[in-house]
Amino acid sequence: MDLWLVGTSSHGILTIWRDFDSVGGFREFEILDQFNTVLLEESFSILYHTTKTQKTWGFRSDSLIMSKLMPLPEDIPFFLAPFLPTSSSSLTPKRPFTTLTYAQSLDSRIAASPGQRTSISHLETKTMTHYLRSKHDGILIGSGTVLADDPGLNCRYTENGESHGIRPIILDPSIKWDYKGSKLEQLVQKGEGLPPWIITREVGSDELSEAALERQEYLKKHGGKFLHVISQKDGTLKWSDVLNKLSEEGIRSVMIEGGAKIINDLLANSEELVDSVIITIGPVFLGSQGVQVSPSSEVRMKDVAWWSGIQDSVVCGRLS
Ligand SMILES: NC(=O)C1=CN([C@@H]2O[C@H](COP(=O)(O)OP(=O)(O)OC[C@H]3O[C@@H](n4cnc5c(N)ncnc54)[C@H](O)[C@@H]3O)[C@@H](O)[C@H]2O)C=CC1
Ligand SMILES: Nc1nc(O)c(N)c(N[C@@H]2O[C@H](COP(=O)(O)O)[C@@H](O)[C@H]2O)n1
Repeated sequence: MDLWLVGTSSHGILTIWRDFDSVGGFREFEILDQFNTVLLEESFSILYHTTKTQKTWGFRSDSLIMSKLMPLPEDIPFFLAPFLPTSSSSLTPKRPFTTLTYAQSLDSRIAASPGQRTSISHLETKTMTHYLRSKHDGILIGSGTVLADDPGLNCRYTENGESHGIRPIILDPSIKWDYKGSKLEQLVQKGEGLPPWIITREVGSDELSEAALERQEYLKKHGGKFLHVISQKDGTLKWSDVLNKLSEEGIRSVMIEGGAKIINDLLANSEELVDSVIITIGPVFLGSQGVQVSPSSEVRMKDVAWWSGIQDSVVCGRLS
């Protein structure tokens, strides 16, 4: 068992610490993650146990803590408006309106190391991300991200008390990710998220592992859906095919959040598939071990606009 100490600072920042010794005493701590939260009282501490096999940190489902958002800065909707889908732009028959959006460090890293969920955005820009989610039909990530982050992928931004259901879409050609026991499943069970769609290669069931078939069955039984796309010779899926499939399924706008492989591919070979790019930049250097966003060749943005907030800056643009 790993032992966890969870505490809050006076700024409403929830910090998760791990005790290296795992026998109590909390002699040495390592900050694992920080979340902006206003849900918790200022001074408290709880011990939390989790098994070593559970790769990500977590809370039991009955005490799942989601960070509460802060009020959206008043100028954000105006700033983002030119880069958001509109009712007329979202009905391109071949593909949805596509927004590429992620948070990066000053040295262009999106995680501190491969497979590590890393908080870069301030609560203010996290709130902006949920506002963005409220403007899209779907949110797409790769298998690397879902395995590393165990994300929620829901929309916690509400407008006039109305919540928005965004469809989580995971590009996972070999069905490596297990919905069972995930944070996403917990949110769906609580009525706070939609069951995910998984984009896979079109293969016969004899080509899938036993474990993959089980995961497929479980998700189908629990409201999820599998979208099959014919792969190229090298086994990868063409982005135009992926987006086309989403359009056929009624997704009129999608925000693609990452991870690095997906972002780098889309930046380098956008084939006019990306409508807007919205990048949050946090004032941190994550270092050379970090997961890097750097496309294989030069990419310039046009129609660029910048916004700066309490801690982060946001750059929006289109790909030239
Ligand atoms: N700071 C941020 O905003 C974000 C950070 N991240 C971080 O990024 C890291 C994960 O990045 P990566 O390892 O690069 O994983 P990834 O999320 O880009 O997934 C890569 C996987 O997606 C599938 N895939 C991608 N393109 C494909 C294609 N064209 N055809 C078929 N399959 C395809 C493959 O299974 C591939 O192995 C994590 O550490 C995560 O925390 C992820 C999203 C946002
Ligand atoms: N906007 C933003 N800021 C960060 O600092 C991040 N690490 C990410 N990561 C992305 O958000 C997903 C997690 O979403 P939930 O809060 O769990 O719904 C994660 O999977 C990345 O795609 N984004």
